[in-house]
Amino acid sequence: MDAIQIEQVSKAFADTQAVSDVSLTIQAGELFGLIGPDGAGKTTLFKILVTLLRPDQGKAVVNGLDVVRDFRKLRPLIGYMPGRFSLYPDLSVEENLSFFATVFGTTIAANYELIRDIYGQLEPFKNRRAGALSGGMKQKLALCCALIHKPDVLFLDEPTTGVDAVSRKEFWEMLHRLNERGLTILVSTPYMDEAGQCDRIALMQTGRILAVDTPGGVENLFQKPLFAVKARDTYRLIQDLRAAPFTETCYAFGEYLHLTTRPSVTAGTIHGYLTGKQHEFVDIKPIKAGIEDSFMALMQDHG
Ligand SMILES: Nc1ncnc2c1ncn2[C@@H]1O[C@H](COP(=O)(O)OP(=O)(O)OP(=O)(O)O)[C@@H](O)[C@H]1O
Repeated sequence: MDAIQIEQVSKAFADTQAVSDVSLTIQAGELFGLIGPDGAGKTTLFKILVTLLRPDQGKAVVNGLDVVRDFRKLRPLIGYMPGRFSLYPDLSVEENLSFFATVFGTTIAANYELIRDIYGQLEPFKNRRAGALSGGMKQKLALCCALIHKPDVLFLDEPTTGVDAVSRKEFWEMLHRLNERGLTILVSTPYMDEAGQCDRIALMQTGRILAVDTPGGVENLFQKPLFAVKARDTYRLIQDLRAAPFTETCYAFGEYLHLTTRPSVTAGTIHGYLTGKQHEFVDIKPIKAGIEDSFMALMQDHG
């Protein structure tokens, strides 16, 4: 069964086309990631799906209900964690959760089972003002608030932005546990390393979907020779590689540069070229493309 069907949805703000002719289907039970840089249109698409914005064109159906026509029936069936924290900073942890439960006509006790794992970590601080929590704890509380009415579909807009690495890891573990219980989850992130946690991902840029596939499928879209290259003088290395006759693209990826070349170029060719330019400590290895490499290539193809 499809949990979310998006058909040719567009939305503009004055001259900015935030979402442009997006079509996408997400199956019930999927953990689906919407990956894209700031300004790609992720938040706008989320707001349309959670009935907070009307699309200019197209149609979206969540859990069998039209997001425009059936918004009242749909709202109790979905959970939404907006990008910026939706908590009331002057209310305590427990008061925030009770508030969200009451809005949906339920109680913390009625659905405690679903949030037990997550809320258990917050309970020692239940009387603390939400505004005084750490980023990771705010994020857990916001997730509890989005879950407290037991939704069928959960929308999480950049839930890990600005959260430390340990909390990010824990957060993804929580999402997997919720997903195993049958919850459909649509999560957006600007972090490519989180894409691999999802069943399928859509890559989004300037309002358009560039690709939809499993993380492995997205990696396999990259078909060109790819090398990781390092040398003592990185600044000169990037300049020389970008000027090389065999180079297609060259980007910095951590301590290495990722170099895409014309077909049939070997590590030996690159090495010869770089030693000819007096580079020292040259290290070149052919590598398999990651999601970020595929995304960069797709972004370049789409100008
Ligand atoms: N209410 C608005 N009024 C005017 N422009 C808007 C509005 N909301 C979004 N935009 C513009 O639409 C585009 C898409 O924004 P959106 O917030 O959907 O992207 P995003 O992928 O969620 O990125 P971010 O992480 O920066 O929020 C951006 O160019 C943004 O400036």
